[in-house]
Amino acid sequence: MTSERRRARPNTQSPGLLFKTADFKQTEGPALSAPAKLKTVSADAAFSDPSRTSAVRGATLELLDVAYQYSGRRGQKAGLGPLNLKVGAGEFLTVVGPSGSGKSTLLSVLAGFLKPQAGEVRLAGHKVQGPHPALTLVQQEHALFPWLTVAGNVAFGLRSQKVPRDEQRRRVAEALEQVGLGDYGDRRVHELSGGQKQRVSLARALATRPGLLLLDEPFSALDARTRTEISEQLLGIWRRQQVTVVFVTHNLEEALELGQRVVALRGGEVVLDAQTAELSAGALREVLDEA
Ligand SMILES: Nc1ncnc2c1ncn2[C@@H]1O[C@H](COP(=O)(O)OP(=O)(O)OP(=O)(O)O)[C@@H](O)[C@H]1O
Repeated sequence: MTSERRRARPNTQSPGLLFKTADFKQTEGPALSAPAKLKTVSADAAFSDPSRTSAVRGATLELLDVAYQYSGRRGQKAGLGPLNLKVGAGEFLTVVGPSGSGKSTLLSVLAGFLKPQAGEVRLAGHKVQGPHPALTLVQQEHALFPWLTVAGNVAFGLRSQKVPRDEQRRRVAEALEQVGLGDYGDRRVHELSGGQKQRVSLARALATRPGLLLLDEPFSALDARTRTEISEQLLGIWRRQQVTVVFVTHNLEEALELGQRVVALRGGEVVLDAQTAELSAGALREVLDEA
């Protein structure tokens, strides 16, 4: 982590922090359902009405005593929690942990794709009942449509949300530019490298202007140089758009490099929650080994 990069981070403690949550629906993961029956509170009524989610300020994402368990074939249980976690507006949180520690489950619960058996997820104080337009999950498998061009893939979610054509074109161009693929709109997916596909996947998420970006090892297949390049682009996007990011990774150095705060999971439980500025990779490794 360079001191320059740390300095460049926005002050997320600022009470004046404003970011736009999605005007449009997400493109990753299962089809969206409207955030049905969300509690309507006048201060944040936009969250109860998916057509009015364009100006929600300071959306905090919280897990309150959340537990999610998969049922194993022999009756054994595995999953997540019970755990409590609060992700502040505009925060860049990284999540680490060994394989099977619950990282992907955590993201799926946060995204509303898995409904916890206990506790609840709250977005801006409102219970999340299912996938929400403000929450965009980018998973490891980037699942691009091979029959569409790069631009077509990025526009996919916008089309299904009936965003006007001109606005679609503008957003697609902007998102591709943001990930360094400004000239790739007309290309076919099969013409792209793995790293370029991951960028397209990120662009597809960015085009929806999410309030919260949930990233599940999005750069796992990349070589070190490309990973650094895309990480820099992601940090730039985070700084400019002040989107809240929850970023899952196996890579402890990456977790410390990118995040302001890191949460370590083991056996579905939080074993460490700390500011990255106060941690070394060695100390983080030690905590995970000991836990
Ligand atoms: N669909 C499923 N059915 C049953 N058990 C599951 C299922 N998905 C995950 N699990 C179990 O839940 C636990 C947490 O899995 P999860 O995928 O969240 O871990 P992870 O930390 O993301 O792992 P990895 O780093 O390998 O992706 C593991 O014990 C896993 O075997």
